[in-house]
Amino acid sequence: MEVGFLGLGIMGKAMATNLLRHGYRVTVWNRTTAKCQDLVALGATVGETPAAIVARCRYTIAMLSDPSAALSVVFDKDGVLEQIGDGKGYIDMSTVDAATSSKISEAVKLKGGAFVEAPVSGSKKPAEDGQLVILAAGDKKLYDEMVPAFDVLGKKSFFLGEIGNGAKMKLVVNMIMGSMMNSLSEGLCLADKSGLSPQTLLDVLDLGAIANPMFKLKGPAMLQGSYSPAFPLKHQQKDMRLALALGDENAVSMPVSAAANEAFKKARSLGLGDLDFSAVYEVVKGAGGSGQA
Ligand SMILES: NC(=O)C1=CN([C@@H]2O[C@H](COP(=O)(O)OP(=O)(O)OC[C@H]3O[C@@H](n4cnc5c(N)ncnc54)[C@H](OP(=O)(O)O)[C@@H]3O)[C@@H](O)[C@H]2O)C=CC1
Ligand SMILES: O=CCCC(=O)O
Repeated sequence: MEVGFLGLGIMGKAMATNLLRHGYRVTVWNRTTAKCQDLVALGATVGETPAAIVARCRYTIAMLSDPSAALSVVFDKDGVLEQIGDGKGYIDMSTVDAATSSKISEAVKLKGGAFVEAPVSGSKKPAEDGQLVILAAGDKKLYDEMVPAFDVLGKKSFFLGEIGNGAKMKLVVNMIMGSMMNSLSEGLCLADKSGLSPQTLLDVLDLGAIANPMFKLKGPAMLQGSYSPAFPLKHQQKDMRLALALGDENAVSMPVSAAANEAFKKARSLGLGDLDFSAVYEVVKGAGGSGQA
């Protein structure tokens, strides 16, 4: 099977690599062309533009940073829309809001193409290991055709019905994750400032009812001040912002998430946006007084 792949950031590179390793023929495009080279070394072909990729491939997957990137790659000159049509499928796996996804879906359908949104849960390592959780919605026929590829990329895929449901599910999940990361950061600070060992706190957490892979993976690195980006903080803040907008639309009060969003915004303002989202710990530590009484 031949697929096109747009966007070779942290996630896109790992996902396209996985498809290549499982025998897919993959044609890649990335805004910064140099990032295609590692994929070429693994057997990928490079397309000049998103339109050229869609012209060549029956199925094109996108994994882009945010709503503005997702829209640009579809609607701008040399974009997806120029070549999408009958018999072609476009699958956007980026984390965006439902309105962005609907806009893309309507435009693709107007040209005769099929569209599935399929954001993912799971970060760099699960993407490398084909262990993502895929939250798909939209054209069911295209979804069914993509299941073999989703089975390579993920450990489980959900079909959630109409366009927007995948985007919304992803935002709810990441809203919870962002709040948990802030809570963990506060807990580590509180343990430290009150004379406890933060490492012992992590050990205690890992044995109890709120043990989870995120605390286990990120906690020790946070204590070392190590924030090599798996999930960039700027994207987590984007997801909090979009989840809060979803809360606004549905009149759901979310004070915990709103506070977490403020911490991520503060981290961005301090230049931490390209670090892992766990770097919000630095903001929480700062707010805690950095060693002052
Ligand atoms: N990292 C993670 O753990 C996870 C991320 N996600 C989501 O997946 C998506 C990708 O994340 P990730 O790979 O980490 O992000 P990266 O920041 O590593 O990569 C972003 C990609 O988007 C491209 N891009 C950005 N702006 C534009 C634009 N205007 N036009 C064209 N291309 C553009 C970048 O191109 P260029 O190289 O030129 O900058 C790059 O290929 C995001 O929506 C994120 O929220 C979902 C699950 C987990
Ligand atoms: O959107 C990013 C999610 C990261 C994760 O699920 O670990």
